[in-house]
Amino acid sequence: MDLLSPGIAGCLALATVLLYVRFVRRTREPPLPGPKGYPLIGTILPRESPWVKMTEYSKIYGPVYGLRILSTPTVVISSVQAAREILKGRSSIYSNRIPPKMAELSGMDEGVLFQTHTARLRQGRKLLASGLNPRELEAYEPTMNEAATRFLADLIQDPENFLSHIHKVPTAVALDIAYGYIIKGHDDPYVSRVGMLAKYFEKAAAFSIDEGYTVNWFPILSYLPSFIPGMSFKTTASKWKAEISETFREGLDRVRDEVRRGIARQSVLSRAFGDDDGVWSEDVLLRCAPQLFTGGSDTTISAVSTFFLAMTLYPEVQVKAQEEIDRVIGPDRLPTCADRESLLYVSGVLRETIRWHTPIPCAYRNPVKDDVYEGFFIEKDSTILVNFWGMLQNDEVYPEPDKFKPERWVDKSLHGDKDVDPLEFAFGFGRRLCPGKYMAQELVFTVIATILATFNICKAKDADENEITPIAEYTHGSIIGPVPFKCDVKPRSKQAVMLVEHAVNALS
Ligand code: HEM
Repeated sequence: MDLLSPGIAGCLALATVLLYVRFVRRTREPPLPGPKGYPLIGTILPRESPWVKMTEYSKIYGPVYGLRILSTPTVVISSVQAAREILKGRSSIYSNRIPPKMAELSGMDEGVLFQTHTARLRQGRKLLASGLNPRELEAYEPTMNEAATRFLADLIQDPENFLSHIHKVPTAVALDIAYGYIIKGHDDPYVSRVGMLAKYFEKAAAFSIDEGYTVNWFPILSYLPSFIPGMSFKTTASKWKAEISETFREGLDRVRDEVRRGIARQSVLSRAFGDDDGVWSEDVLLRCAPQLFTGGSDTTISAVSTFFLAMTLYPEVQVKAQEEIDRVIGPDRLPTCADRESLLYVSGVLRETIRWHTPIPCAYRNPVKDDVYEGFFIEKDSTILVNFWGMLQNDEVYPEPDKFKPERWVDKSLHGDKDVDPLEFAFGFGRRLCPGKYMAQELVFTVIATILATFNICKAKDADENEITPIAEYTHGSIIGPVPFKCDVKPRSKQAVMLVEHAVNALS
């Protein structure tokens, strides 16, 4: 002991106390119950649709349980009430989302989705809200109606490629809200570029073994030199980063120029440029406005594709929805989202579309400090998996959850019920709640209502005239969507075709 200087001895004593405090804190409260897993690797969740297994575990271990994936302590929340209590009630702890390494390397952590700096996140979300709040959205109703009408026209021209036409719908609306940019024709180059960026975001954020990057699971790989085999993700990340910056910059500079020349359409950015200097940082404008299309594209496409699948598999639902539209709206105009209140059954179709195969079955957060939940310990920086799939497929709340049944929503008192209505929680909780929640609902409603008014969707037939029944099979990324399937999309009548043509002519 006499060999230790008082300084070193002091440091050791302090370290011992700190370790003790941490140890005592960690062991005083037990870890959450959950599957034991294997030594070192922990619990192996299936590569495909892990949320199904997560939901099965929740029946054994409860709505909040713990497991370890490799060395990462993980908490799975599968009930709406617990998610609200933790993510909203303790939002100062649970509002952080550490970016996946690939997203960070590609510079995608500077927008909203993977933002870790509180002040920047607040500014970015404020910027998005300036175009996406229900009141602001009213100004974009004509844009949504126009995108839906153009989609109907595409379906008349080329019904077989219905899945690829869907892509243009959210992009057209998002570009108008963010930049006041109106898509030029079918092959607008800016649209294909932003479509590509949305794909990059989706790929960089994926944690699945098949679709994601290994570096997301082993961030340490990012420190290895680029010449080592298997490091090609670094080149991909640099390429994406450059492409993202260039496309975002082009959008921002275009609006700035239009504002200077006094020809800018109303948009999130044109309004921001009108605010006093210093209100918005240039970087927030550059990086956050595009989250309108990077966040809004694949999610909306997924929901509309699910609607097509549901109509193919549940023809009786389509008949009932069409009867309602014929009765309430009649044959002389297309429905709009202003009709939502009076189209109760169609609103049920929207709710079931979001519930049956929700576009984001699982999201994640990372607590910024240690916490205790119902007597169990939750470690700082652990991964919190928000199991939306489990919440929306809960058979105690939704009997026969795998069935598409808009009848669940005929009882209007359930609309807006915070524990039951999917529109109340499938868009997330607390400070990281989806900023596009209202736009998504209004746009998806407008699209499905106008399709139901003018088209019949039914099973396609093979060469021998046998009906092809698609399987409800989904992709496995962080945003899921139906695996491409065939269906027959036909106008309901000549009058329906004329109605669409008339609506298209009124646009141009
Ligand atoms: C049916 C369509 C949609 C669904 C189901 C959906 C769902 C979600 C969910 C579950 C989250 C995570 C929330 C959380 O962590 O609590 C989220 C985040 C987000 N969504 Fe959506 N979304 C949809 C459409 C949109 C649209 C149209 C936009 C933009 C116009 C958008 C932009 C975003 C952004 C930027 C975030 C990140 C927010 C943050 O981290 O603070 N989403 N969305």
